[in-house]
Amino acid sequence: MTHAKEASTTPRGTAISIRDVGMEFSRRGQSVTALDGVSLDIAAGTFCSVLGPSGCGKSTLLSLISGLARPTRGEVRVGGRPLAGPYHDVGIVFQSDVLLPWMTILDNILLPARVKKQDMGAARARGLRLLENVGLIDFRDHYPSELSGGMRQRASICRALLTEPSVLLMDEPFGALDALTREKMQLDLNRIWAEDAKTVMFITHDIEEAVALADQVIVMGPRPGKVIRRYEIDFAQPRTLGIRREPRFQDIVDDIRNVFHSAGVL
Ligand SMILES: Nc1ncnc2c1ncn2[C@@H]1O[C@H](COP(=O)(O)OP(=O)(O)OP(=O)(O)O)[C@@H](O)[C@H]1O
Repeated sequence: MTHAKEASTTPRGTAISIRDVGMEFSRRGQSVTALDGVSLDIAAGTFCSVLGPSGCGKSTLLSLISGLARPTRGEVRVGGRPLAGPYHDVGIVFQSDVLLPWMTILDNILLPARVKKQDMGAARARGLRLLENVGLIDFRDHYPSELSGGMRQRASICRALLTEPSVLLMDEPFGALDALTREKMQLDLNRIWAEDAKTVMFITHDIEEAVALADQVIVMGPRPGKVIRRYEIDFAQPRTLGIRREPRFQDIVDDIRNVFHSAGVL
């Protein structure tokens, strides 16, 4: 069985499909091509990491999948339908937590349900379950300023998952965390994801993190961003710390590093 290959097929139903997407921004008479002919598929319930140099359009790609922005060319489909705008069935986690400082952790987590006018009893039960799951149950009545960066990011993940979205978009969620906290968060995220397999798109600059978590790694080249390599990572899910010690894990990491080197990124 191959463990890393340039894959050409998607084995399961496709949750996110991007076809020949281009994105151009115009500002003060100047135009910037952020994405140029990006195509990729993410199978339902799988975890996709996206790696690429700064400015190659990773966040732009994520905003297109969220429906918050429209591509200047090409098509983005989520759940089989072409996106025409923002939709509810998605959770988003950014690098800095966007918790409201005047609300307790639990109230912050319940916010999406309140906004969507959902049954607050059921939402509260789910919120408490999520907090329990990430070890924050004893902090439910604390305010964000009373928590560490890692704890706040954990709370942000709970908030993104509260309404049970089928798609979770994560833009460098662990980028601001120290190395140890980051490793713990990776394991936590992998465990939470494995419990009810959302379709995840996870942006990171960290090659090892990308490989450790994902079923598929997309490598983008320098701006204008396009996909320059795709890997299927078939280590069993959920992942353990041990896979990083496996030679074939390092082989994949080295291969990606070489791809960046050839593209002039490293
Ligand atoms: N709203 C905007 N208006 C004008 N240009 C933009 C806008 N958003 C992004 N860009 C440009 O598009 C390009 C891609 O930006 P983007 O933030 O998607 O890259 P990125 O890969 O996420 O970068 P990083 O890794 O540094 O976060 C950059 O040149 C950026 O300046």
